[in-house]
Amino acid sequence: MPSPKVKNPGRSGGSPVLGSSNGRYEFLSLTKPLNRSSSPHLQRQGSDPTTARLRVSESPTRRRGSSSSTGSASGPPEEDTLRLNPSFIRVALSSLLAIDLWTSKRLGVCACEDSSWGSMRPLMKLVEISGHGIPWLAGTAYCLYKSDSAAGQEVMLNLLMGLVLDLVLVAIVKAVVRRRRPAHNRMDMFATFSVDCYSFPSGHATRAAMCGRFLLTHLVLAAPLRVLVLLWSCLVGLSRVLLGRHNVTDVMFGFWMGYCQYNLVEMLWLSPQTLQTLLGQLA
Ligand SMILES: CC(C)=CCC/C(C)=C/COP(=O)(O)OP(=O)(O)O
Repeated sequence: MPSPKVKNPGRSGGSPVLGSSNGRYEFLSLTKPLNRSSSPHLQRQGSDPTTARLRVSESPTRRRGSSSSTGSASGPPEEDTLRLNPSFIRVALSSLLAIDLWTSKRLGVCACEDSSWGSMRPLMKLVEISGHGIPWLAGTAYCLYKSDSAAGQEVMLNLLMGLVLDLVLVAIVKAVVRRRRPAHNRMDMFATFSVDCYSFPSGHATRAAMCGRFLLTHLVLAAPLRVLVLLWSCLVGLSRVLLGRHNVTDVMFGFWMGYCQYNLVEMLWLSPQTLQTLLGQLA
């Protein structure tokens, strides 16, 4: 890990040297390999070291061309300041990822039978099945087939469309991000396909959020049932982490994505007339 080096006040850049009275510092880049010919040096600016701005001095070739930029109060050129941000963002993201992995590992208490909450695993696997795509697709198609009212058919048809949309969008994001499932997960899931080996986002979480919103909006439910729907959605998401299927961030993003997916279902809402027109055109 490169360490900060004290820089001689009179120097306008160049390789860092030891010893200084007013505390100007030169930092080697935290994210780039040490390459003296091209790597920019970070040079601490400002009269008061505690409030100094980080300034990127330039490589030797650029310093000759613009000596005023090495010590000017106007601050570093735009592209130099942008180079500082990625290292800070990278450190922040790495820290968040480490917290995510650590928390998820600690919460994976039902990951296998001999985990601390191993006895709860069968119940969590039932919750997992209740949030799986196949039971929801089959159940919705059955209700659509058995429905004898236009309103019921309209609601079930749009729920079916939403479930298909959810699978496609989650499959795309999983295939793009390709984040592996947690190491402590046992791949004994109910009916998995292709991109399902990936962890981000949690399809159960997207489905729980989208279907939860859908049921609360389009079904007339008594207050206790509405609370039950909300609890089910939260429990499905929680079960993903308890079973070790996902990290916390997979589920949190899944809830957000499922919440937004419902807005898309509302935007693409298929009325019976639209469907009859579409079927008429196909016939
Ligand atoms: C080609 C297609 C459409 C494949 C379907 C696989 C898929 C996207 C499953 C959704 O995840 P999930 O429902 O298994 O949930 P989780 O990610 O929480 O395991």
